[in-house]
Amino acid sequence: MLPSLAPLLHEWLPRQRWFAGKGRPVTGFSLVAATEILPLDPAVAGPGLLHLLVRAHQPSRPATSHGDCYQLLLGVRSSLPPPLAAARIGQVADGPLAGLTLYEGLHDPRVAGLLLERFRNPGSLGPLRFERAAPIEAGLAPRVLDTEQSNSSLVYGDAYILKIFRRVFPGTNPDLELPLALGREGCGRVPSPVAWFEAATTPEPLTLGVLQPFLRGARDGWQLALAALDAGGDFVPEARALGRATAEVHTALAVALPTPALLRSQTRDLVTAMVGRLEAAAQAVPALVPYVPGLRAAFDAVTALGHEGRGWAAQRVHGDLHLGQTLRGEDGFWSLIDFEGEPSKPLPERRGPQPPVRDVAGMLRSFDYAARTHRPWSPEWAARCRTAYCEGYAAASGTDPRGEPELLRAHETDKAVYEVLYEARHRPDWLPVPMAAIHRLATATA
Ligand SMILES: Nc1ncnc2c1ncn2[C@@H]1O[C@H](COP(=O)(O)OP(=O)(O)O)[C@@H](O)[C@H]1O
Ligand SMILES: O=P(O)(O)O[C@H]1O[C@H](CO)[C@@H](O[C@H]2O[C@H](CO)[C@@H](O)[C@H](O)[C@H]2O)[C@H](O)[C@H]1O
Repeated sequence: MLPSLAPLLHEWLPRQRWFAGKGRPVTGFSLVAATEILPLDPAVAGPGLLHLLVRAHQPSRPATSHGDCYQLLLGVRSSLPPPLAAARIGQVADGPLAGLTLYEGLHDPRVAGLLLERFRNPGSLGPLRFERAAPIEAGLAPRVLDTEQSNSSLVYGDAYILKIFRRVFPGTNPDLELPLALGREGCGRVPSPVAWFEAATTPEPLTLGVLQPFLRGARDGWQLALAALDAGGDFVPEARALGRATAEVHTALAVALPTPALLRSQTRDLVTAMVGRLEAAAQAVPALVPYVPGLRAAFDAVTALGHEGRGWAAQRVHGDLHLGQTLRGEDGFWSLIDFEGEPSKPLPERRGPQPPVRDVAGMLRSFDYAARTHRPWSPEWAARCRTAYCEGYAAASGTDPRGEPELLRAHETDKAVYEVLYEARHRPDWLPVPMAAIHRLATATA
């Protein structure tokens, strides 16, 4: 069946927000798995639903010789009703679906409703395995979340949110693994998965989607920080509360999952990886080149300490924490979401234990981002938030992240380097934001 769909996918897939291989040609597709979740019955006017895992071949991509694997939920109908016109992918020219219209299934309420029913009645369907941790309400109206995101999400009646992972990897996705572990630990800072589904591929299953409680009326920390800046208002109490929330999540993760101290050789590996990322980023973004020696000094400072025999505490962390990954409920309670880690890193790396200061560094960068994107620029606003966040973290965990300044600076530097690459690839207009931090970090003394 795939050959007959390939011409349509060639056109459609690279244009999707979640397609990770932008800018490099797709030379072909191979099928990883295909499941008819809902067989098309021409006698009934309703849709068919085809679940596909396809590998997109992009030979110019050196890191992934086999190409990235994407999850597609394709609706099939003989004709599309007007509300689904925007979801149209195209008409199939040949093969078993010849003449039928292919469309993005998640936009079809009947398809979305069917998925919820699958979660309500878990079990296997071909290679797909649906699991449920709690009872689920029936008949909730679905809507596609209308936001910039790396995956696709559906909200059901403001009760649940279903995240469909788009680029999928062998192994349990940390966005399922960590919220489940935190739920078991009784940590209320992270919405606990209600249901999920995976593909039973070998040697490891692929996590495909997670259903969680929807935090109705919640606003994310990025919007709130910008609103505070617009109003000339303070964000210090919120930053302190965010520090507390992060510390509580770290404490629970440290109880739930292993906490190996990094050996000296592992500290060296960690620093070597940071240096490698810096060099790769400088090749891709020439504006970084003059700063490389100054930035390297931040990494070398950690290696020097390692040689004196200090081993760093490590544990599972969020991995890509920033203001946009925090939600404040109507009652003022902060939650953390999206534990996938940095999407560009290989899954085994994202699932490895890391110093918790990695997340702290991410949030410190985020206060800087908010202050920098706002006019007039307010460095004092960011500095106050950064201090309050560390104070909140220290009060809740007993460990002040500023107590190991070399490690904090190295992680902040690593994050700023990541951001330079991220912005160069995705939002070139934003590049000056991390570049300003690069300038500061390269010229600061530890
Ligand atoms: N449990 C939740 N309750 C309310 N809104 C949520 C919840 N989880 C995610 N969201 C919203 O969905 C958006 C996308 O979720 P996220 O997990 O960050 O997806 P992605 O990994 O695709 O970027 C978030 O920015 C947030 O606004
Ligand atoms: O939320 P994602 O997992 O998709 O994270 C990626 O995109 C983020 C931007 O949406 C990016 O975050 C950077 O910009 C934010 C403001 O938009 C800022 O708050 C963050 O501090 C900054 O890193 C993130 O790095 C990237 O992985």
